[in-house]
Amino acid sequence: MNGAGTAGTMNDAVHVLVVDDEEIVRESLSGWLRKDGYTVQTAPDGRAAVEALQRARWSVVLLDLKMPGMDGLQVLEEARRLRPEAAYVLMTAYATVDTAVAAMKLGAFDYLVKPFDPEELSVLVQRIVAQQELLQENASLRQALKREYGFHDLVSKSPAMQRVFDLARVAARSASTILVLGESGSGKEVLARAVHAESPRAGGPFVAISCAALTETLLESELFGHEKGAFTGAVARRKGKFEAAAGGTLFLDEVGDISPKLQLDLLRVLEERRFQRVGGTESLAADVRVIAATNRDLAKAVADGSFREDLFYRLNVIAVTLPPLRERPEDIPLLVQHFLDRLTKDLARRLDGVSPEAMAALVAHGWPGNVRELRNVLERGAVVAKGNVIQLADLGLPAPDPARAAPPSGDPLPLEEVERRHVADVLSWAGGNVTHAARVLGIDRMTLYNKMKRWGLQRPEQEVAAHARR
Ligand SMILES: Nc1ncnc2c1ncn2[C@@H]1O[C@H](COP(=O)(O)OP(=O)(O)OP(=O)(O)O)[C@@H](O)[C@H]1O
Repeated sequence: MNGAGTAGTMNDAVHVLVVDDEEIVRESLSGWLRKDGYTVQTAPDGRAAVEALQRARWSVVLLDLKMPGMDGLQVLEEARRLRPEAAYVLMTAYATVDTAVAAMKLGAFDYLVKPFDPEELSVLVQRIVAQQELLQENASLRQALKREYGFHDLVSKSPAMQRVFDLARVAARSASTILVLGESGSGKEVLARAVHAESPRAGGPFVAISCAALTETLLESELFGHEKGAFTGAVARRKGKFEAAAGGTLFLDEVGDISPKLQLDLLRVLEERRFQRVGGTESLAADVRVIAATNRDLAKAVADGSFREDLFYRLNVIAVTLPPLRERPEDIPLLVQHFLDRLTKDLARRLDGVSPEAMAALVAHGWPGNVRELRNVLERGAVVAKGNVIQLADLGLPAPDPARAAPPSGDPLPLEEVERRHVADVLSWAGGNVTHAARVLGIDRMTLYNKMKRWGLQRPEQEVAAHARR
């Protein structure tokens, strides 16, 4: 017998379950395995085996095929459901090809033909333990990678993002207001959540509100709450987000879009740390740390007079800028791995990765919808892929823009023009379906409609109608 075990393994940490209806077999197998240093227990039938599997984790399960009551294959089926991580070895005196095939189909690691000798068993168990060690190493390596390149739910290895994480960690410890800048889908909200989780307020609530989605009156009442009868429809007193976030963090998304009146209200709360509900007179304490975000160029908005300068300075105590995904292509393979891990769990299906062509296309893509667009494209790929590897066609990426693919000639394009062309490509690829196109671009439908209006982009049927009118 070989008592050495595999390098790095303490054999007594390897738990083996021997299931056989013959006592003599149970005794001799346990004896051999204990000599190799493994921790062994036995079960005389299928039912006892299932109980043992429910009770504890096992590295290796040796399972007799022919047993009265539940036979080995039935136990195997149940056992794989209970403990998919264990390695199962079927023992059979009737080694037909059929049995072996059935065992392997049910997920057995291997099978042994009775009678077998101690050496055969020893070598097989060693092989199993070595493989399990390797899998474990891979998993902890992946964890370590995530720790090294991650900041809560954000992953990135780009130096610019690492600087963002460092700044965010420091900012989290202070009570200062933070302004998070970055294009849509670049991770502003996840960053705000991470800052909250690292801050002394982590035990309090994280409350997010998108300032762009609401009218001025609605937003005012959402933020500050209202008293009963404050306006038509205010049938009861309602708390606003400033109250809901008390003791925690209030995330004001799209802060660049708020009206001049609300800009003034917000400035007051930030200065005085107090506010009143709409229609109320009571002065309430604003016990919140504000993190504001926008994808607009606020400095420009200040310059053109659409955003108050004093509020800009109040918000901009610490500014964190998330670089767009196209400026950090080195993050794409890491993000692909990250999202595929998540999709494997969410969709409960095996995904081994993306094909080399698909990865090349993902890295070359312009990502105007940033990380959200990447996530959506991968989700689509995972859903439509036939095998375990996502192929280029599964991603449904729009064909590359010939203007972009061509070697640079003439003047380089302004960013807005690149975005306009990409949006037009996606719209035509989606057959004019705005919902679908918006999903792939990682932006909401209203944003897409606004862009279409701004650039005079039309859906195919509108084009046809416009043509017919001409
Ligand atoms: N670095 C990252 N690592 C992992 N996931 C990320 C990363 N950046 C963004 N995401 C994911 O991308 C999606 C979009 O992120 P998020 O909502 O934070 O973007 P945003 O900048 O706030 O967008 P918007 O301006 O449209 O509100 C989320 O699902 C988020 O989890």
